[in-house]
Amino acid sequence: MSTNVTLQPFGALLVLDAECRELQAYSDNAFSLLTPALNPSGVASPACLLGKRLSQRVRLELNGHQRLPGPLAFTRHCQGKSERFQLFAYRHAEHVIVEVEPLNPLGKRRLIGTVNERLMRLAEATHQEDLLEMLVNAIQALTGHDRVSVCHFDSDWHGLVVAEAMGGSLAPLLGQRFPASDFPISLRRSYERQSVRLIQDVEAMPVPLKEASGGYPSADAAIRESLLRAPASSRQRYLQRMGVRGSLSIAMHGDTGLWGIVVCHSAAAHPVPPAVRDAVRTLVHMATQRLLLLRARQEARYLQRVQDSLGLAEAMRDEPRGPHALLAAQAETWLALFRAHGVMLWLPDAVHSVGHTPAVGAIHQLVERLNTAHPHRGPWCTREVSQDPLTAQLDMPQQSGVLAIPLPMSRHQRAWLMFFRPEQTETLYWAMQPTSMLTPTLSASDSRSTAWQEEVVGKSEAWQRVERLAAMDLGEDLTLAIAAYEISTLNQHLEQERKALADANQRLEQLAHFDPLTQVWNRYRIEQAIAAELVAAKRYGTCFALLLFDIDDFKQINDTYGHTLGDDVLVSMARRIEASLRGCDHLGRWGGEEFIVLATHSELSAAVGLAERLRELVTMLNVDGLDKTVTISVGVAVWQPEDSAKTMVTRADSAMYQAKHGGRNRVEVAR
Ligand SMILES: Nc1nc2c(ncn2[C@@H]2O[C@H](COP(=O)(O)OP(=O)(O)OP(=O)(O)O)[C@@H](O)[C@H]2O)c(=O)[nH]1
Repeated sequence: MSTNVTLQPFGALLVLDAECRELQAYSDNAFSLLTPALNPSGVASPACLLGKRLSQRVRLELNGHQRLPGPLAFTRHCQGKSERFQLFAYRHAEHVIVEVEPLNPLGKRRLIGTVNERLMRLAEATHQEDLLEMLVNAIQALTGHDRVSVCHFDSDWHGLVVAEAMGGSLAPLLGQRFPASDFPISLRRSYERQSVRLIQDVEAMPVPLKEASGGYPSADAAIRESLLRAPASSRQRYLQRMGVRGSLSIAMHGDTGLWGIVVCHSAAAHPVPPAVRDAVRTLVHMATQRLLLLRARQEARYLQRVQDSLGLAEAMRDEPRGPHALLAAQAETWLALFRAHGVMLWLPDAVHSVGHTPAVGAIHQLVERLNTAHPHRGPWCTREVSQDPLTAQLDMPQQSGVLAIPLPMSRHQRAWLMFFRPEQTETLYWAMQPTSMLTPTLSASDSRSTAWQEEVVGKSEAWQRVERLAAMDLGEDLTLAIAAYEISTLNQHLEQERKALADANQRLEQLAHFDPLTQVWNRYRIEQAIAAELVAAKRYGTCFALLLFDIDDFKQINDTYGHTLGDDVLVSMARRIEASLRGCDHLGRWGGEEFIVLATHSELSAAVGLAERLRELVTMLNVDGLDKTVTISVGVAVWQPEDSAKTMVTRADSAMYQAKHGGRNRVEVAR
């Protein structure tokens, strides 16, 4: 009894039980291919189709394994002729699937040599374009298909033909696109299970799968991975529509999924011997590895360039620059690296931008929306500002693409680095009509006369994964740089404040202890000194004296020469007296034109001597604009054990008044 499953006729397929003892189903051509002499209606066992020894070997080699380690070759002798076959077996659920293909006499040794040479060349390729070019040429030389193309998928699963080798009558496809609908998910999944799909002849009559006596209910699933499965009728029609009869395709698996497919097409039926097919698979596998390596290197170089562009981690520590200066210095490099026409640094308290950027109002709105809708640390981007829900309502003329990177400034605040790209109108050539196309135009004059042409507007160039990664790196460095700058600014402020505080303290000290006019000690300070001296005198009996003096007829000086000159007299006198004192004696202004000299370690005679010396000194004062002699009257009080500051000053004051009454310009000693 036949199942609904059909197979391609270029080989035979057997379905065995898990023990490989029982034949459950077989392709209708299995008997004619393997045992032309045997009547299929006879006993149906693996041994009668494969021979006892071979079926035993399959059973032994598959024992405990999912699939055979490699194909088994064997020879069949029939009616005086001998024919070579290749067998491959693998498990599926409770069954074992055996695929048998005839081996044509192609010199395997020559093939290995050719393949090795091509492999070496692929391994040396340094550019993606060269690599793919070598790959399609190598495959075309091996299989002889009319057209060998590499179709690369974009992020929307549209395919673009990026390399091609032509050898026959089919039309070239290089540069054309295939819509994502041509690669439905089921098709992509099947490439994940089985990376090679061979259709030797689309027109070939498919061979039915027949149930053996035991019956076999789940044939569909079992042959899903089989090389021999017949193409679905939709696939058949698709290939026919492209004028293709023979097809071989091999998946190129990238690190994040299907990178692309190598597609070999021929206008006529095109058998591909198993050895050639395996060689092609090896070449594609090798080229894919090389491709990934080249791309990884390219991405690493790009990331390094972005890192270098900032390179400020170190520089920053020596000479931190503010966000504005940073952007001004780096913008040109960044715009080139990110192929953008505007860059903006949005900080909570300022916005810095270079190039074509939206108005600040629109950016504030965008930042607000991003902060709500995009709380993660990763970058956010769009290449279609007018269509993206976050930007559609914002006034952002000149922009089609935005890449925004959050910069964590603190736990609750983020800054944003944003790059802007303009619209990039692009003409896409579709090999098949894409379902997304709104206004297809069939361009008859074009050499790709069968291609559908689509004008893409309103979109910017796409933001590549590596660009988004690089932007993240940049964002991290920038966050560091801004933080370093803020810290250095804060330190500067702190230093300035510390200095201002020290100055203020010094001023305060000056005000608290010094007379602002004469710069000698003020009354408060001299009182402190007298008090300290009294303590010392009481404790150690060290004698000291107070000399209280007052300028004679000072009112007259003021009245005659004016207050300013009066001030000059006070200042000159104070300086002169202070300069003449011992280091341990102190001069202070007691009030108005009265001064006190605190003479430490002084007995009466020394104190009187000092008073006389000062009195004389004052008479020698020369003050500009004053044409009379300045004199002072001095009252001297020498410490007595019962003295307080008050009594000493009072006594000195009395003595001074005595001197005034005695005719001025004299020294009197207090009793
Ligand atoms: N220019 C100036 N004058 C001052 C200052 N402090 C006090 N005076 C003046 O000093 C004068 C003191 O005058 P009086 O107390 O009458 O004493 P006198 O004129 O010096 O006379 P005798 O002390 O009796 O010799 C007053 O006119 C005050 O205004 C000051 O800082 N600058």
